[in-house]
Amino acid sequence: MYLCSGHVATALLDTNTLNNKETNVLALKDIQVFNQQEALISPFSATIENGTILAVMGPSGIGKSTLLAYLADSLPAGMNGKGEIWLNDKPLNPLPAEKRQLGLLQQAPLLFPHMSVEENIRFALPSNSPKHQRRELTMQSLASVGLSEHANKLPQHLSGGQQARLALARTLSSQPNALLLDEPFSKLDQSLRTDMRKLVLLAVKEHNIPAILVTHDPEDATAISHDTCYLSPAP
Ligand SMILES: Nc1ncnc2c1ncn2[C@@H]1O[C@H](COP(=O)(O)OP(=O)(O)OP(=O)(O)O)[C@@H](O)[C@H]1O
Repeated sequence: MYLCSGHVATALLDTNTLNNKETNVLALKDIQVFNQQEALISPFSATIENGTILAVMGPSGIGKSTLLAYLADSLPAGMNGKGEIWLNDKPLNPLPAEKRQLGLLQQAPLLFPHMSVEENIRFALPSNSPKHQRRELTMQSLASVGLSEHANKLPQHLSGGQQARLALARTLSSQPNALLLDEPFSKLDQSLRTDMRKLVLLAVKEHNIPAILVTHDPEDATAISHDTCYLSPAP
């Protein structure tokens, strides 16, 4: 079994840790993912504390996106996963995607093209957020990513960098328990990439949630992650 190195993994994964009600972590134990035929990665375990980012790296096709989909309970048909997923003191495995509430942000921002920037955010707010606060929450969210002036535009009228920021804001608006970031910077040029890294790190700290960042770029890992897991292929 592979254990991530570094301080994020120090409080690791014995039964006491997993059952400790004071522990604020996303804990992964013996996680493995499979395609239709075979295991893709060797089992690995990691803990990610609130407000910190674990970078996950590995060769193309090893199963990084599949890993995030397994955690979010959104695996494509025929793909599979196993291993324990704990959030604080709660096992997530029995819960469906909507109850896990893990914010999955993918490489190509998934935005509703027919909705304005503001509506894209508003739509993502939790259904129980009070009606009278919805506009304020939406505008706060847009301000946090510098998009206040673009509230009425359609996403297609935003630049690539602005679309990436909107997608981040939308994911955060759903008040996720953790962030799962699948190469969110890969389509951005160097200066936009630097800005987005800062925004992601700030968001993770402000929302005080754990995050997993799948990336090919070692600079992403060194710039904002607190630990790095290198996935290895299943033997
Ligand atoms: N929807 C799908 N249907 C069938 N097989 C899939 C599907 N998605 C991924 N796979 C297979 O699962 C394996 C892992 O794919 P995955 O996208 O998770 O790798 P990755 O490490 O994220 O790759 P990359 O770094 O290139 O994005 C690959 O062999 C791929 O062919």
